[in-house]
Amino acid sequence: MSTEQATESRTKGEPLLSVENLRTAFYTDKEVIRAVDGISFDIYRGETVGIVGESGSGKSVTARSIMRLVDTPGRIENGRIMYDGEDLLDKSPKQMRAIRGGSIAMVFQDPLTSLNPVYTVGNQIKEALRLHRGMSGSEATREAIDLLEAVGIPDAHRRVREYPHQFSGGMRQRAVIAMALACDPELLICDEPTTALDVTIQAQILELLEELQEERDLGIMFITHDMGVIAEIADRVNVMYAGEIIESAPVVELFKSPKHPYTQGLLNSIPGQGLEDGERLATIEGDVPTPNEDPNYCRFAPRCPKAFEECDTVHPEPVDVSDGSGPHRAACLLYPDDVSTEEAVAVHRNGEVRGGDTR
Ligand SMILES: Nc1ncnc2c1ncn2[C@@H]1O[C@H](COP(=O)(O)OP(=O)(O)OP(=O)(O)O)[C@@H](O)[C@H]1O
Ligand code: NI
Repeated sequence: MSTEQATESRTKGEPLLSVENLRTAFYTDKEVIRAVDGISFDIYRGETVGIVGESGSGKSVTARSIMRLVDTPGRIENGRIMYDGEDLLDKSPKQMRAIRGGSIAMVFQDPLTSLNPVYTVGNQIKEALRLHRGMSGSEATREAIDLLEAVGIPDAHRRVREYPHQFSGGMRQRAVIAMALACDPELLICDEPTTALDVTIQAQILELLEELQEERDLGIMFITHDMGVIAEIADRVNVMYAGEIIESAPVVELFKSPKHPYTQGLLNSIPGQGLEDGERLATIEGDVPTPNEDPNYCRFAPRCPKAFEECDTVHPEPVDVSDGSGPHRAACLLYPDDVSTEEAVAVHRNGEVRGGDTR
């Protein structure tokens, strides 16, 4: 998508959203699941920040934490979620309701969770317009039609009166995006919005999101398990594993020079280039562990082809691994790699993390 230069000029000034050391845990009868375990990242206006990782890595809990939609037995335990200069964790439930679907909108994998089957698509968009922008009557109807057109739904005059079941999967997701836009959001949180769609429709929706972003200077947080989708849509990427961000970098840098063995494994399992039909992809053996204890070790070590003894006893902290083209950090005992492994391990053990840029 955008050039690195554009990304750089965008990331000047204040971030729109700044997540700082966020921790969310689920207190089950059996264990405490540290689903989000001390993560930090920023989103600037006009940029798309990808969150990528396998199933169970904590992507959705991150999104739900930002929206303050964590259900019991989950609790946000620590951190700050700075939005427009204020901590969302200090907001009252009423204030949060106004923000949700207002200046922060969400799009989920299944459009039917956002659409009510008993109302027409138009009425649902009009309800959002009434609640968040005080519009009603023919003004709202006109705006609803405009929004359906803006998201590329043909014959919007007619379709505004139809019900969700009369829409195809791709058109439904477009309608959900129209509903999200009805509130004129600054930040769009997308949790696997294209996972259920076939590849052609998926590409169209990604393209639509990019167009809308450009027109409206939207900040987008885009969650996916698919590195191919990340390559298409993200400006910067945070790779999550078992509740932690283990690598973050501008997208070009991440693909060109992945540092964490987990990221390298994810990139090796992208379908496409060089593979014959039916040839098996290199996937990482095993599953993401449930993060149910304090990480005084590397949670990826059991699956890591490069793991060594200390990985079981030292927790890797994010360190600067950039080669000069934008902030790039990885949480792995192999880094920094310009010193001996022993010295690198000492950096993590002592928590003396290098690199001034904490982004
Ligand atoms: N309501 C809950 N109660 C207990 N544990 C939960 C709950 N919701 C999520 N978790 C746990 O939190 C961890 C992170 O889950 P999350 O849904 O964020 O993963 P994800 O990265 O979004 O995965 P996927 O790609 O499958 O959507 C998992 O270990 C999950 O089991
Ligand atoms: Ni999820």
